[in-house]
Amino acid sequence: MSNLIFESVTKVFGEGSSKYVALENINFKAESGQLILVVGPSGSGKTTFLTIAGGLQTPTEGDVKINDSTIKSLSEKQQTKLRLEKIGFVLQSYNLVPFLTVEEQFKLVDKLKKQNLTEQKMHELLSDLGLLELLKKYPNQLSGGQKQRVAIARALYTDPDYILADEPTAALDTDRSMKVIELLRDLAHKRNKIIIVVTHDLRLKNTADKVYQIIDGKMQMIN
Ligand SMILES: Nc1ncnc2c1ncn2[C@@H]1O[C@H](COP(=O)(O)OP(=O)(O)OP(=O)(O)O)[C@@H](O)[C@H]1O
Repeated sequence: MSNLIFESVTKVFGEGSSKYVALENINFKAESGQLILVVGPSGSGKTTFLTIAGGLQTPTEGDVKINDSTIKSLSEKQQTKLRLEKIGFVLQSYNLVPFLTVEEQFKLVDKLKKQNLTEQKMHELLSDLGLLELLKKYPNQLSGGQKQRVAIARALYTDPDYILADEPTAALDTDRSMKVIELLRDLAHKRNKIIIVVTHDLRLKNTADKVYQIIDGKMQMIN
């Protein structure tokens, strides 16, 4: 059973007159098997929340715990290992390498990380995501929804416990958005992952196990 906990997390950028409180006293908890949505308007602090959850930024005050250990108490090396092995990021820009085929995108991850899915599990995942017939294609031959599914598959390739997704449906129409979010929900439920999706897309609200809202850096559970 994995968990991710924010305890009174505040994030401040800048100092003096340019001081900006991006997150204020955030308390949050996610557990395995949950799809959690974090909604809020542009500039409310969603990306800041996600990057702190993934250990890419540190809080100014408060603690973030992953499986009950405080991220900041880990060494630099342990933090890097945690990010590489336990966390999969899905970014809005897909981050696909343009000159590599879908299949080669995974091989690139192979070079960077050690612990990967078995071939059989990978085949299952690609089949679930409808990607088997796209393995030889390049990113510019894929639709937005297909690119998003490749980015999700790549994030899952190392079998992380946590998937952190930033606006994964931003470029998609309602139908495709629903498919991507249902897929993430299935992954959370069937593979027992913690999946956190930040979005301004309120169409997705009813699909999640829990919904939090951030407004002006303040977070509350709304569903
Ligand atoms: N490195 C930084 N330095 C200074 N201010 C920052 C920094 N990163 C974010 N901010 C500010 O913090 C606020 C929250 O930004 P954040 O990117 O988390 O919002 P968001 O909800 O993800 O917005 P969007 O939906 O537009 O991506 C914004 O006002 C932003 O300008």
